[in-house]
Amino acid sequence: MLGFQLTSAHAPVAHKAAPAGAVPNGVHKRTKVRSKSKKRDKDRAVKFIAETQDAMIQTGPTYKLPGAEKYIKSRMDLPIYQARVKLLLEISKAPTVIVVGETGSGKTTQLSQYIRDAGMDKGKMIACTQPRRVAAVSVANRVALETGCKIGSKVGYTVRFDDTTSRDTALKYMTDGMLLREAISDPKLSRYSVILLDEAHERTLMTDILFGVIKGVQKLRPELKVIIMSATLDAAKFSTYFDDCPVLYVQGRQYPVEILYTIEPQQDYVDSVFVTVLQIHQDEKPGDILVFLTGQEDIENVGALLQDASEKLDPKFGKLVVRPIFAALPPEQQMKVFEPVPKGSRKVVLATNIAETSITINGIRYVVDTGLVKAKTFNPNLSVESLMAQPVSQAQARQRTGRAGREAPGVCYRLFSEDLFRTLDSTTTPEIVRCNLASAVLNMKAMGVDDIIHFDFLDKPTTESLRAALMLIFSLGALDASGKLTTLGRRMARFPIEPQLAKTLISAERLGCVEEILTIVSMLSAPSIFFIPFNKREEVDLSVMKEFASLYGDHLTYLNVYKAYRQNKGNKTWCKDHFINMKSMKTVLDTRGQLAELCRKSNIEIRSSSDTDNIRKALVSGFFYNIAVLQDDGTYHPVSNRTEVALHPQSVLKGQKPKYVLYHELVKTKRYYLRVATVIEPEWAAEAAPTYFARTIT
Ligand SMILES: Nc1ncnc2c1ncn2[C@@H]1O[C@H](COP(=O)(O)OP(=O)(O)OP(=O)(O)O)[C@@H](O)[C@H]1O
Repeated sequence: MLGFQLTSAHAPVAHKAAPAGAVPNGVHKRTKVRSKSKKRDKDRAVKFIAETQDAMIQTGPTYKLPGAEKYIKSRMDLPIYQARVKLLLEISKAPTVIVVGETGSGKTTQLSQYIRDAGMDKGKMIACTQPRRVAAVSVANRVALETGCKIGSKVGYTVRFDDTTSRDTALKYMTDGMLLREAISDPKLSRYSVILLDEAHERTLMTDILFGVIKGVQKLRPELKVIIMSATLDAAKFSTYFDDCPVLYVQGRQYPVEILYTIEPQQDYVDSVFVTVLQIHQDEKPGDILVFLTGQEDIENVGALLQDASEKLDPKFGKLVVRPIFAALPPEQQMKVFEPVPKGSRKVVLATNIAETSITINGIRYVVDTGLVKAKTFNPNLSVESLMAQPVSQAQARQRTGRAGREAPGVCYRLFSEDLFRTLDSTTTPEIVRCNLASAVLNMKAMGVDDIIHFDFLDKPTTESLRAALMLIFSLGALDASGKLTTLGRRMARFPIEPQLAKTLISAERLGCVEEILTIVSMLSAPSIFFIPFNKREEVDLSVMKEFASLYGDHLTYLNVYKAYRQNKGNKTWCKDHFINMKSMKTVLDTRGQLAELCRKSNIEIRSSSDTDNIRKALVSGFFYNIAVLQDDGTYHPVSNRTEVALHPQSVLKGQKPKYVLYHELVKTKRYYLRVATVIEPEWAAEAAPTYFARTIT
């Protein structure tokens, strides 16, 4: 059989190497912590750790656990190991420190262990936050292995709707959002002695709010240690914000990563990815490939192309095994990227920026970076969120490069030119200045932050977006006229879901339909319910229309899907035949169980009603902001603004075009779409929010 040939439509992608030192650290060095890793030192240190206790680091407790020994050597090979004593000394001297170290140097997995082994945890928990759940879970698993314990005992993780920690847990990896939620019930974060805020450069909304909240907690508890970590942050800016705290640099990376740029700009990045992956597969040494793309659609496209090409390849090259990872993929499927593939084949992980920071995927030697990311932006005036592809920042590109070189030397193929790299923003625009802040503002109010406008933000959000968030939660009844949290607002903040969903759930009690709303809310919170193979989109649409569609719209269609799933006891064949994603449904069941538990704790009576009016009225009580009216020209206008919008192509209402619809969200892709829509009566809106509609509908 002939080897795969690149056709003229698939011209080879030419790359050139970056000159040495092309990726500078870019930050001013204040405290240098040098690392060396010499075999002699290592052997001596292994002996030393096994037999004695370091005066600074009482390494005994974790290193001696059965199973932990086999990781001792690899842990000691990490650049951070040589720096540990100096780091701990500096940390012991200052309430807050910033640790900057190359990707893969060992910050996330090691520093929390050193702190614990040195007894600096003082019997309380150590938290290490991550912006993404996949990172929190995978890093906790790794640290559990290194310390020879089961996940959930000494080491655990807490992410939304999944908490593996126990009374024994001393090292807790968690998403930034979960630590923020804990601050609502425990404003002094009194269970923790040390908090590590990892990947601070990502500037997620939750991490940014944590910065201010934790600064506030340190005023009440000066003994609380805070460590800000990243490979690529603007250290000077962070240091100034944290009262001129010291910046510690861990030098060195374990393995080199060669960076290659394309000579020419690439017109079609999907094609360039396809060609580059095949070039690597046919020309380079064994090793898995990690590709950064913008979203599910790209990933499915490239995945299908590569699968197809793999079938046609000369068998001497071995198969390509494609593993996707993106946010809407259920967590268990995301975790498949970490699994090994059959011997002789090569794994190609197709990822969004979800795999950009913190994680180590075994076997990755090559990174292919399109230089693009889909980023959310929120327009507070239109209340519309858009998700558009845009160039990454230099910091993001470096993080992507850093996913290689973790277990062996690597190569990063940047599908853009070096000149273009130089024009990229050096850091990522913080989410707080481009996102919907409603949930964050409600949480901050629940934490007792009354004056949101004057909160100590690292970067201040715009006044319009703060005002829009405050207006929304005020209209929902969560704030009183003086801006204080009401009893309803306090109840809403107990639920880790958007304020509109929380209000819907609480209103459902009065309407006797909490069972149904619990289901709908859980379905809306889960990643895509339908597993839609690339070439079967139309077929799925038809099957959904026929079997589950409700005349009232998408929310009630979701309810029908859930009921049918339960009736069929989640049967595998039934799910497959109906394109239902089993893993997503499992997530729905878990989420539903946890929300039901929170309802019980909040004394919300869980009753069932078959009255679809009541279910839709409950939705209106939370989503009256999201109502759109059909216009004579066949388009819709949301009542909160006059933008021209359309029902989403996947809505069951798209052929029906009812006069008034409520929608879950307004998204902008190629145009403005109403996603997840339901038919409503206009008088319900006026009943649910008389003040708002007295002003809005004229
Ligand atoms: N799951 C894993 N399997 C194999 N090796 C791992 C795993 N997790 C971590 N490592 C090893 O530990 C090293 C340090 O990882 P760690 O996440 O602590 O680094 P880091 O400095 O926090 O990196 P980053 O800035 O990229 O988050 C990796 O480079 C890798 O060699």
